[in-house]
Amino acid sequence: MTTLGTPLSPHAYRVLLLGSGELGKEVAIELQRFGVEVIAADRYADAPAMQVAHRSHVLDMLDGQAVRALIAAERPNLIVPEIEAIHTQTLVELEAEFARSGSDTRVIPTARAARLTMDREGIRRLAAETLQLATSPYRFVDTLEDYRAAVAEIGLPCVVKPVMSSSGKGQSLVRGEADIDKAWDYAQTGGRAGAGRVIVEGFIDFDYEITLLTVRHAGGTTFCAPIGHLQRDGDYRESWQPQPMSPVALARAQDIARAITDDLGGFGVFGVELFVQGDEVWFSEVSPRPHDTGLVTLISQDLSEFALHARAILGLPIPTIREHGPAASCAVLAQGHGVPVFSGVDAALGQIDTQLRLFGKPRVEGHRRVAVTLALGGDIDEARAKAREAAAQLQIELR
Ligand SMILES: Nc1ncnc2c1ncn2[C@@H]1O[C@H](COP(=O)(O)OP(=O)(O)OP(=O)(O)O)[C@@H](O)[C@H]1O
Ligand SMILES: NCC(=O)N[C@@H]1O[C@H](COP(=O)([O-])[O-])[C@@H](O)[C@H]1O
Ligand SMILES: [Mg+2]
Repeated sequence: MTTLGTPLSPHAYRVLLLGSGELGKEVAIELQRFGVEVIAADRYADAPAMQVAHRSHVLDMLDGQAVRALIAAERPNLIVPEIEAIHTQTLVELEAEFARSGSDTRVIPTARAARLTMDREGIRRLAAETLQLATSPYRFVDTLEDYRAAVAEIGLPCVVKPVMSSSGKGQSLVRGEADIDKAWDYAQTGGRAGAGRVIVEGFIDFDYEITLLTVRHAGGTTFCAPIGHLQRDGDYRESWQPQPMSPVALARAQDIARAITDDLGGFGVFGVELFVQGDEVWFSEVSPRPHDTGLVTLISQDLSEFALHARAILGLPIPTIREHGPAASCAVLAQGHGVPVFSGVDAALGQIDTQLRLFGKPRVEGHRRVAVTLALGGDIDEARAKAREAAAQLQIELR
């Protein structure tokens, strides 16, 4: 049974978010609605979730000692990873210490899930080698020489990614010989945690790709309708729900999602990324937390993936999820240097069944996702067109 207290009192139920981006901001808002005391942490000040939390901390989350000191100081009931780039070995050690000392503090969904998914190698070997799920062919390499050999073995085209990265950072599609060494250099400089190990993946020529949001909660496992999405440079640009699928492909997708999330365990939302060609389904990767392509659920469902995450991690029931019909999201990226200032917001919201989230990210250096538009439509094409149109109405000046 879940007992919830009053924030900022000795009876507070405290949740520590490790990572405070746009996804954590929506989770924080949902937790606030249950009177949870929300503590937001990230590597920089004024991150989106910090702006809706009770308090915040700025630290290097890849520094194990810093993560340990923060958790000792805050003594949260739940530790909720929001990004991959965390010193997850420290979470594994802390989880064992909590169990030994009888503390009820938990890592969401589990410290092992956070550790395995922070690094592409952990989750890929679990999925392909232990659980025998279909994946692209792959090699892990540490040197340029081994990398060239791996590309030769896997064949072209192939996809090259740092083992620790997300949102396409450091990722390249290698089409021809001329791309090979460039992709290595980009993987060494573009990841979230500096140079290091790289995965070379065979290219899957899928018909479409989906995120299957899978919720592990006190009452069992619930799947959301599949979310289709469009990626550019390894980063999501548009998502829509429901993605039409053959019954066989959907059943296979759910089987894969259940196998991987049962193994990872714990409570919460998982974003299971899958490639589909006809009735064939390949596992790509999984986020043990809400997924960026799942932003569409802010408009498509009565309980968004963020509301579902809040309920699941608090041990609350999820008797059903109501769907509002064809829906889409369109990511808004800013390019340049400075503080974003938005105009055209009124035009963006002029159509019926259209919504907008401005994330409040304090600065842009290079390019950064700063907002998302959301729309409902008579069908998927109409919903996508409305979301794209709303995004096109927004003008972003960087001051
Ligand atoms: N082996 C592959 N074959 C075909 N396409 C691929 C392959 N690997 C990645 N992609 C494409 O690149 C996209 C991003 O890849 P991936 O999800 O591994 O990167 P990521 O950096 O973890 O992204 P995110 O953090 O946004 O999920 C995929 O959604 C897919 O469109
Ligand atoms: N694909 C993962 C993803 O979308 N993660 C989301 O982006 C934030 C980082 O954004 P930033 O790079 O702009 O700081 C993360 O904190 C999370 O909310
Ligand atoms: Mg991905």
